[in-house]
Amino acid sequence: MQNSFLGKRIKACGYALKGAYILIKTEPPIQVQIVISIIMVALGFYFEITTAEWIFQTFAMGMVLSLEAANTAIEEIADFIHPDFHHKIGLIKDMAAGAVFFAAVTAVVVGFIIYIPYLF
Ligand SMILES: Nc1ncnc2c1ncn2[C@@H]1O[C@H](COP(=O)(O)OP(=O)(O)OP(=O)(O)O)[C@@H](O)[C@H]1O
Repeated sequence: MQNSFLGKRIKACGYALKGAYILIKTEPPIQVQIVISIIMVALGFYFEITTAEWIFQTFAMGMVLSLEAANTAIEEIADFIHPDFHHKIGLIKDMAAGAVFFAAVTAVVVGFIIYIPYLF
């Protein structure tokens, strides 16, 4: 079982859960995203948004959280392979942050499209 296909997949899920736990416990940007996600879920229940709107909102929240996590991992790799200042490390970190920015802007647009009709 330990080295079977299923055993390896279960182990991989364990490592992924450990990673998610570390991110939630130690990374302020992830904590902020989780608080925002909780607020968005509460708003979804408050305004009784449709199933389709729940799907888009859930995707938007998942996308931002996932990219924030990947950005954190990239920052960790960058600091590990080159702890000193280097313009290439700065460029790599800025690009990774840019990926989060794209996702965040998309999520904000999705949020406006969903909630503006409920507000006005
Ligand atoms: N080693 C480095 N060499 C060059 N520029 C760096 C270096 N480390 C950070 N920077 C610059 O500073 C910015 C912030 O980097 P930092 O690692 O502090 O990330 P952060 O956005 O503050 O994330 P966090 O708060 O999660 O640590 C980078 O986007 C980059 O422009």
